[in-house]
Amino acid sequence: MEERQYKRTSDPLPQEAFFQCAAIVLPYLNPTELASISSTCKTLYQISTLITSRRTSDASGGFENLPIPFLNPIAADSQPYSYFLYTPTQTLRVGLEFRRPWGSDDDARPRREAGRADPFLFRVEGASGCECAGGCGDCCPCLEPDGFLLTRECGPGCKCDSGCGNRVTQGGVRIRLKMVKDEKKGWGLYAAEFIPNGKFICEYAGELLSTKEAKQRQQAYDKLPPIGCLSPALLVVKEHLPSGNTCMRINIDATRIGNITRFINHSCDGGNLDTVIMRSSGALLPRVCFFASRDIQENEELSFSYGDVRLKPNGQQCFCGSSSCAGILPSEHT
Ligand SMILES: C[S@@+](CC[C@H](N)C(=O)[O-])C[C@H]1O[C@@H](n2cnc3c(N)ncnc32)[C@H](O)[C@@H]1O
Repeated sequence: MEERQYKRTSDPLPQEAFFQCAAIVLPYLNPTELASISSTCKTLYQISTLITSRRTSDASGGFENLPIPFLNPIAADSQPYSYFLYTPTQTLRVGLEFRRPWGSDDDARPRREAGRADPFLFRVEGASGCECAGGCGDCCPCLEPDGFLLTRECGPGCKCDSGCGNRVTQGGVRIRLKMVKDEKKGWGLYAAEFIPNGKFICEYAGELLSTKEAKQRQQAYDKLPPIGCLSPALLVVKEHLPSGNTCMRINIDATRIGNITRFINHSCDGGNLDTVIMRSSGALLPRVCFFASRDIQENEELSFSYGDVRLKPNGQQCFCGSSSCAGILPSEHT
């Protein structure tokens, strides 16, 4: 028995086993690591190339209903942006060293088949929503439009199920989108089909932070070089009372874990998206969702206003190209 064990460990690894191990390990690497390992031998180069092409074909890595490809008209051989982990829903703080494979041959299909993750992080125990039988119609008490926009949906406290028509923001991306790289703004999210006014685009998913943590992170992000590996995507949404005082603040950081909305660039004219604070019956926390604020043509870039430039006058240069461009990007500094 001892002799057989000795023989096994001293055997050279067959090439097949090496190939299999590399295919398991390499999807955990970021583009810089992948590029450096791919230069060491032909086999690793081939596996890295395959992983990169799978990543390029779907920025969501199989977490959304439809693939969202990376297209780079500037450099055809460039790497997709993969310095973040994909989450289709809100999540709590993640550790710095948290890694997940992306680009292996079997990650996308099982994720789609596994179904949609629960969009609600916390529920209100005992909360009751609607009791509509046979689907929610116009009389559903959860429907509470704020002008043209819906700001309330059915939720975990309701009797209706996930097929209810008053849960449009809970099923993930249902329109064709793509990621396109711009020389000055970096990656951006684009419509890959016509999107009518009012259509739900996607939830802003990422780490939910306390205001103290958000301020600390924003200070750290402000020190990053404008063109570096990591592009910051910390969104702060505030709700105001009629008096103008802030009554609620949501901090969502999609820098290290987020979804495709982390790629939406800023436009000084407000862009073509509405940011909606969506509440659901029985859900403790609201979610931030994007809707088309007008008809959006195929190949048009999706954008919204990051905020008021007066908050931070020495921000990064803005290249939104709108007639009302203030010349600098807004950045939260309070
Ligand atoms: C939330 S990320 C958006 C995605 C980013 N373009 C990327 O490649 O990852 C925010 C960053 O995008 C860039 N950006 C967004 N809007 C821009 C604009 N109008 N002009 C210049 N850069 C912009 C800035 O570098 C900003 O820090």
